[in-house]
Amino acid sequence: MVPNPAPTALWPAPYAGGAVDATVHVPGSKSVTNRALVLAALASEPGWLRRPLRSRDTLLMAGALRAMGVGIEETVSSSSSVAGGTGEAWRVLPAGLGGPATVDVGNAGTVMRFLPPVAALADGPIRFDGDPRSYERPLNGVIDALRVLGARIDDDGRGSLPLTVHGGGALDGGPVEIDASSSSQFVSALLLSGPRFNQGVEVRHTGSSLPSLPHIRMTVDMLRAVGAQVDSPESGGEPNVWRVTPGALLGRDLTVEPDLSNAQPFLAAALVTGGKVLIPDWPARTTQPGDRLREIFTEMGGSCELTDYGLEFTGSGAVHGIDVDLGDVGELTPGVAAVAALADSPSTLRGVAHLRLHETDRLAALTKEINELGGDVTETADGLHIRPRPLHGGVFHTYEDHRMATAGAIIGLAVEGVRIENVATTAKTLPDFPDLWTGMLGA
Ligand SMILES: O=C(O)C1=C[C@@H](OP(=O)(O)O)[C@@H](O)[C@H](O)C1
Ligand SMILES: C=C(OP(=O)(O)O)C(=O)O
Repeated sequence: MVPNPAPTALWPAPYAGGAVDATVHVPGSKSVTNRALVLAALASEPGWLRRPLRSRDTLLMAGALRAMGVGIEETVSSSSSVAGGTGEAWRVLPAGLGGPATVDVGNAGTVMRFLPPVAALADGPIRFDGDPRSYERPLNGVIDALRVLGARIDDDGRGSLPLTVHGGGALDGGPVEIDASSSSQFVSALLLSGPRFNQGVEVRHTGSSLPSLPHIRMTVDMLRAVGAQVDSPESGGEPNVWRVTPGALLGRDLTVEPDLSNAQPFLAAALVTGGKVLIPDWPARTTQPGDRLREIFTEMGGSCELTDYGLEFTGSGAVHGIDVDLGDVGELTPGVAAVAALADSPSTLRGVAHLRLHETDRLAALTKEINELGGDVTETADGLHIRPRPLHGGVFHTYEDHRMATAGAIIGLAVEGVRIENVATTAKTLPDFPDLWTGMLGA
């Protein structure tokens, strides 16, 4: 079990009082770590993950794979002669997948969506359960598709958790149509296990829109890196269609990139205080949506320089509003909204209706919490209008959403007396957040 940390006392968000100047080492990417774990578990030989993210979502993923029979050995290396350098490394030893087993998904979208297809390949029943919020998050695209591809699944008919996948040791696979407008993770889930389906998989998205395309590109890139053959719209294929050929996957030695979405609050700190923050190891090329921050936060008033060492982001002292479609990079919305609430002009954030079904209803939560501090935010059909007003201190509720906690911390840098309820919820993807934040401020 990887517990959802119990709410703690109110955390006084540090007020900056001046320009920050810091180097922040951001831990590994959640999205890369959890894809790498799944691909390594499905490979035909052992593999390594170096600098994996150790957080609630990734420990839930590792625990679930172990429950199905996969070996995951956690090692810490102090020798820089080891490839990938010093730090933590996980060795993944694939094995025949089997049940009975129970998987706790917590509130991790990656675990609840990526693992039912893996369970369909296991021999025996795999039961999936999670936090109360996980029952409300959409899973119908994965459940319906797996049934079309040959899986037997018992659920309560609502298209969500809890459920049991009765794995038969193999899955036919083949073509399937899904509506992934509520989550790109439906597509990623089917592609990740696709090489192990007897006929591979052809996923055709039929919905009106598709969020988080960079995350689907991440899936395709990582599949190719372990030897899978994938046709995608970007590689000249049909729009909205992905094809994965059946075949064995290689065990690789992968060093996980820093989580660029978790770098967001630190870059925001440079922006809102007119300071400077350096994030070492920012990749020169990446599919992570957080890379869009270079452009978004530059438009909002900062400037950045990407060097061999990392990304240096500098605030100018001015923070501007922005009109931006965040559909591709929805997980950046809470942090952009927090900065927008401190800007010198209004903002419109668009293309993120699906955030209503994330960790919490993020559009409602951001509106309520910023307005409780004196802000002027309204929800639109697909996003937020934010008209900056002088804010005052108060309690910022997080709704068990890690990105609400970090959004509140950004506001707290510029507004005295902000207290974050349950900052421990950042453990979902960044357990070190409070320490990294106070460290950045030199406290
Ligand atoms: O595949 C992934 O790793 C993710 C995809 C996105 O999900 P949605 O498409 O459901 O927004 C993103 O918001 C989430 O944080 C991580
Ligand atoms: C939406 C998010 O997470 P999940 O993987 O649970 O969907 C997120 O991290 O912002």
